[in-house]
Amino acid sequence: MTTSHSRFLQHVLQPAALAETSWTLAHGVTACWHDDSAVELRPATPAANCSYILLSCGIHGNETAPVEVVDGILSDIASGRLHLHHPLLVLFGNPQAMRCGERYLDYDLNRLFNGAHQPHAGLYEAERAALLEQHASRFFAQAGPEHGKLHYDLHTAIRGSVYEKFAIYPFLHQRPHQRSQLAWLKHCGIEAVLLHSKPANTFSYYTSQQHQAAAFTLELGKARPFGENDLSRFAGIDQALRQLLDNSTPTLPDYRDGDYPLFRAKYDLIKHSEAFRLHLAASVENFTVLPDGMLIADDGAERYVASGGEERILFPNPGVKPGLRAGIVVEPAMLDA
Ligand SMILES: O=C(O)CCC(=O)N[C@@H](CCC(=O)O)C(=O)O
Ligand SMILES: [Zn+2]
Repeated sequence: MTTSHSRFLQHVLQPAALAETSWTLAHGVTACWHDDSAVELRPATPAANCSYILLSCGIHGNETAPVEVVDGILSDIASGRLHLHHPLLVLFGNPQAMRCGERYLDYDLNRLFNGAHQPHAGLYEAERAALLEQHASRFFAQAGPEHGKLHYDLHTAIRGSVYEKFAIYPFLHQRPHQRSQLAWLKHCGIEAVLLHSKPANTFSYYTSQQHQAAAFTLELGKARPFGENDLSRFAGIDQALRQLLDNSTPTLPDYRDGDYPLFRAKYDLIKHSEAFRLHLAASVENFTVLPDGMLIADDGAERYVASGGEERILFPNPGVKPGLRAGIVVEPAMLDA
């Protein structure tokens, strides 16, 4: 299946000198390229209680479907088919990796936020993380206390998944989980949510922690190259984002326990060395249950063994760089009271 890219995505993939970096779209929406992969759109008259909405995609360059979804939204705002009511910042995370169809060039970008880029200065993704943090900071600094701050970081996963579409709620420290956001995720077609239990160097943790945004990583299906995505499988997120942007989201009842399953991150499988061995076949899907006593992975003397029979595996990947997470063991969870 092929899709045509709008002038926004064309510019990201093949940047050319722009006659002007700011211009006016349909309905008086103003658009501004902050750089070749960051575009900010503002309605002519944002509502007093508008939300500042950050959409990021292409943080991993081979996860192309969300890039095409966001590009379609930008295109329809530009033509006037979609009426924008909120300030919107779109960040195309890793344009070089998008051009190569790779997850990253030098280092996984989604391990370099929250200042973690500093020791890696000089690497392409370290420069990107620093820049993306700056864009997010400038955008959210414009929001007043009366405004919402939302960040949806759109991804697709390497493996298939028991729950095709799921979300990751960054660790909130003392802040409560928002049932209204969990309800909106259900409206997007999200089938399960992982509640992180510790800080991370991901983009969604950064905006959640540094800017108190309602921030999520959304895993929306399987990663495929440009031209191979079946965008009908992304209709749920597409429609929900469009409703969010044009203020037509129906009233949604708050998330109730049991609406969909929640999981808590129990521990990470860390690849300490090249001796790391994962004892799961490549066909094992995300959220597969791990039988009690099963050897999940080992790394020299360290052995990761499943316990209890209710644990599940998420993002198993022995190919990560040493020192990084090679999978997450999760377990069923309930929301805090
Ligand atoms: O499929 C995989 O193994 C990775 C998919 C992916 O990119 N997931 C994100 C999750 C980020 C988070 O924990 O919030 C990542 O690994 O960066
Ligand atoms: Zn990703």
